[in-house]
Amino acid sequence: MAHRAAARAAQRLRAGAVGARHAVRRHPRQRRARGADLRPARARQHDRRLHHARRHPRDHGPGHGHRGPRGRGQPRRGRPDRLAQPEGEGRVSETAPLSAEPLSTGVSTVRRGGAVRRLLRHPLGLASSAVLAAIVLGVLLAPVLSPQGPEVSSLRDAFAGPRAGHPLGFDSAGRDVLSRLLYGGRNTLSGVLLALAVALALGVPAGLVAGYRGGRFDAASSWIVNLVMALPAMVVLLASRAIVGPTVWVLMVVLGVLVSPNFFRLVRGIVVGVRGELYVDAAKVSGLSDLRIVGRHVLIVVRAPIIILMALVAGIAVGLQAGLEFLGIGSGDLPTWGAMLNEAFKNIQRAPGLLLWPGLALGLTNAALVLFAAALRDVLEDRGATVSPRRRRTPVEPPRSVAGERAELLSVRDLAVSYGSREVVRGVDLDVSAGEIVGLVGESGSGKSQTAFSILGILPEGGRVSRGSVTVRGREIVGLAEREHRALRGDVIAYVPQEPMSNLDPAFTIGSQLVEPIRVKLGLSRAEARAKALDLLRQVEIADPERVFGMYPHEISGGMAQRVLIAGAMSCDPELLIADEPTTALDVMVQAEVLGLLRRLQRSRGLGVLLVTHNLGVVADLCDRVAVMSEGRVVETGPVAQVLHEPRDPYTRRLLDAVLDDAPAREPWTPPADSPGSPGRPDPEDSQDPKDSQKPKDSQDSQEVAR
Ligand SMILES: Nc1ncnc2c1ncn2[C@@H]1O[C@H](COP(=O)(O)OP(=O)(O)OP(=O)(O)O)[C@@H](O)[C@H]1O
Repeated sequence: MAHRAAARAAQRLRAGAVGARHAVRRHPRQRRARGADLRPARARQHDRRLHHARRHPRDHGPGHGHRGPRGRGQPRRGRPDRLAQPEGEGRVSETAPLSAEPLSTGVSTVRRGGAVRRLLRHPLGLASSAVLAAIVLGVLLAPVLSPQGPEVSSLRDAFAGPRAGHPLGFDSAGRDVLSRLLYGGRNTLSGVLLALAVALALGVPAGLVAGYRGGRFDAASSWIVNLVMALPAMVVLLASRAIVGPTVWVLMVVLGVLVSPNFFRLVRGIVVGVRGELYVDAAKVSGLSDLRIVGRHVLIVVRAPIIILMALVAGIAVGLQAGLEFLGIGSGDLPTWGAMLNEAFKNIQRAPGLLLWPGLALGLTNAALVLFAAALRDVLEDRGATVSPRRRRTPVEPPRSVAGERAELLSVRDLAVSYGSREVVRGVDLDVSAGEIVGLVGESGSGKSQTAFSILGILPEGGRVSRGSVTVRGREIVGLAEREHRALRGDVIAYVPQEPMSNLDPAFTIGSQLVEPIRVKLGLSRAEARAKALDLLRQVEIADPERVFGMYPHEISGGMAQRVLIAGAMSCDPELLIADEPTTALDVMVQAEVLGLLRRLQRSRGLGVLLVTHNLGVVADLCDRVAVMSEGRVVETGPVAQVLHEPRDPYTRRLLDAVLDDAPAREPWTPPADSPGSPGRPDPEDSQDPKDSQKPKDSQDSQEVAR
């Protein structure tokens, strides 16, 4: 369950080591936007199911709920929830097709509450909202603010300058410029609203139905949309003016039709992504009508990107409308900003100042709309407007007790991790010495990953160490600045995550992903870093390092990806390795190989290892000591043999009862005599497919795990 956070954690770890380029490139949100969710299908489904169970506990039977604290319906903040609330982080965004702007990512991490507040805290959001509010207020109050009606003219005042009661002067027909500006804004903005209403009315429902239902409607509507998009907008507008006559309202309706495909495609793309989600299936199975499912589960996902697109389309509509009026294609008789520009342009020689006011109004409105859309996207994606970690930091309570002698390498005392007022880790004590492997076991949600993340200094957003002490090589690291934490990570503490594939950037070769952190952290030249990376690949027992070095993550297997990550973790010769369920995503044979590799590396390098796992078999196989966690506490700790054979805590006994039975152990696995990997018969794919090149290794480990 923690694999997404773990993936993020690993990203951050590498980002720390790798430097800005990868820190930016490897942001998970961006990777997802590139369609890089390479986790096993089961992991993704599990993730979705949990996510939905948490958000909509009532849509699931009791059996669907997630056991443990998170299963009781609490949202898990700080982790990127993918869908649903606008807080959902949309893998759906991968499919949302919007040509011009990456709006689809707006689905990402929108929070349900506080979006307006956060928008107002965003500098651009505040400035653009203020400008837009002033413009809207001005045009709404036009009858009050205008000195006279927009059409009242007095030829005596033609081209007259500003005077009392008429601060902007008069135009060529002796009409008050301020009045025309305010009333013109009314017409301009009403036209924009009309265009938006038409675009929304056509694009959104059609996109929803096409995306959700698919089939013929989808095919037909997509065909029509493609056709509309292929039409040259200006020609259509001119033709419609010729047919229907010079009225700005008709032009705005036509404009609405022309931009509706943008809404259609955006909504359809997102809905296509959402309709395959397990929670939609669950809602269908539970008997909800399509209308209700769309209203409850689908609309909520599309509303944020729609709002952003609306702001952008409004800006485009303002510009287009003004352009049409400026070219004389509009109504002519109606005061609009475009019509004012047209008229001012005709008299540019005599009174160039007349261009200023409508130009300013158009420029300001357009700029405010674009900036508003950008700020909105930032806010909905949680970028830019967040409070800096420095400001968020709160004092950490010292440990309540510091019992026993503390290990030199890693010592944790009375560690508490809180999200708001909720403690998810409560008073954990833990020690890892050099050359020792300590297992941290417990059921899902018991706090293992949060403990590991606190040691690494990479707690998810909203989480903080609220109490206790963590020392690494005798140095207190709770409360360290991020810069100091970063210096420790990689150099002293290394991390191996749960999901190897999600932690490799699909856009870069294995080699470049290894070389860059080595260069940044160790200051080696490119050639030296390459040599070191190849050596590391050899150390993690990759058969053909040169070949793997040039491969992309999708070309290697999960087991090999994990070896690559282990190689990366070893690159700066750390003293402490934190492995967070390093084999969970792998099949049983590869698990054994990876565990064997970890054991060999640990022995040869004298590493201290904190192995986070829920697998007692792995603990028995690998660890020297074990700490058992339940509900955020360590309930029992001691040498593996003692804890597994004579558990003292009832929870440990229950955990053991759940996995042990009296059935005899299976025979060790041996490959059939004629199988490809068996002695005497070379694997035909061995020479081509690196995914198989590790298989003959660690057969002893494979047998142990299989047993
Ligand atoms: N981002 C978060 N925001 C709020 N609470 C969180 C967050 N991440 C984790 N938690 C809470 O912390 C508790 C411990 O989570 P943690 O990921 O450490 O569990 P775990 O033992 O590692 O489980 P698993 O093996 O399933 O990953 C969970 O019950 C969860 O409610």
